[in-house]
Amino acid sequence: MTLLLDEISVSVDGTALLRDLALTVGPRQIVGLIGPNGSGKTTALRCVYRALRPTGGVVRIDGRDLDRIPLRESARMIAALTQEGGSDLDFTVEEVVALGRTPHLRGNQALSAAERELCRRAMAQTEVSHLAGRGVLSLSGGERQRVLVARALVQEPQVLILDEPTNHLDLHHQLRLLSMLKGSGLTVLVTLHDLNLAASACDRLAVLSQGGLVTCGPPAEVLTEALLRDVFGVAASIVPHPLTGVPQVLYDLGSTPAAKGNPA
Ligand SMILES: Nc1ncnc2c1ncn2[C@@H]1O[C@H](COP(=O)(O)OP(=O)(O)OP(=O)(O)O)[C@@H](O)[C@H]1O
Repeated sequence: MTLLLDEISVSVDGTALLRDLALTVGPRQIVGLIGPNGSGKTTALRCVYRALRPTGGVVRIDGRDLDRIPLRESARMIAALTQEGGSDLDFTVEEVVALGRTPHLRGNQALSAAERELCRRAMAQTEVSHLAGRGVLSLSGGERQRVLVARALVQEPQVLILDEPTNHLDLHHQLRLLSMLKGSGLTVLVTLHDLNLAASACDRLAVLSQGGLVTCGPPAEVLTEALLRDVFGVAASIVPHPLTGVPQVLYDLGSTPAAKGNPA
């Protein structure tokens, strides 16, 4: 499935949060949205998972205007792991994961045996099986995040939207999640702050700054010392990973300007 952000813009009260963002994520591709805080990454994702309607441009799924696709149908195609995801209700882990099947069910229809098996597999994949009977409100941040990943997986989407999915995850689970995404065969649009993970996981990186697209391309072309300096205000060295050749960013705290007022 191809996801196209066709020159989308978002304005709120006359302020442009996103300007003419054009981005394509092809079938089985992972595109990483990177950029400083407030650059518009979440705003762009919200337009895709329909929490926000762009004020200009169109989001297309396989050429179809997302706005014209019935909500129930788009909910079967697109799963989102959001920053505001989760519930304030103390459902069990098992129940939260099962909620991922909602767009596929009619009324109060119970899950089939195959769907229950799907839930079990997703919980095993995200290593939360041992938490199945626990209330989600009692979980740690990382455990809760993994439950929400399992919920997104049981939705069996073709497009997966993830907003900083590695938040709260320890290193093992960060790498496990990103390698699972790489092998998923899904169309994936993901925001990440960790540029080294983004370079390792993504086919292309799209860099946002102040609501506009700065550049988009393979990590080796996008991640340059000039870009880190100009967009992120960071002095860093880029070196190829010794095994994979993927660009990796090495930071030097001494070369990065300290915030005004900090004793430098
Ligand atoms: N409803 C709103 N009204 C006004 N401003 C908003 C609204 N929603 C978002 N913004 C602003 O739009 C800008 C982009 O926000 P967004 O959440 O998309 O940034 P982001 O790139 O995801 O940032 P972060 O890396 O901090 O998560 C921010 O300056 C934010 O304060």
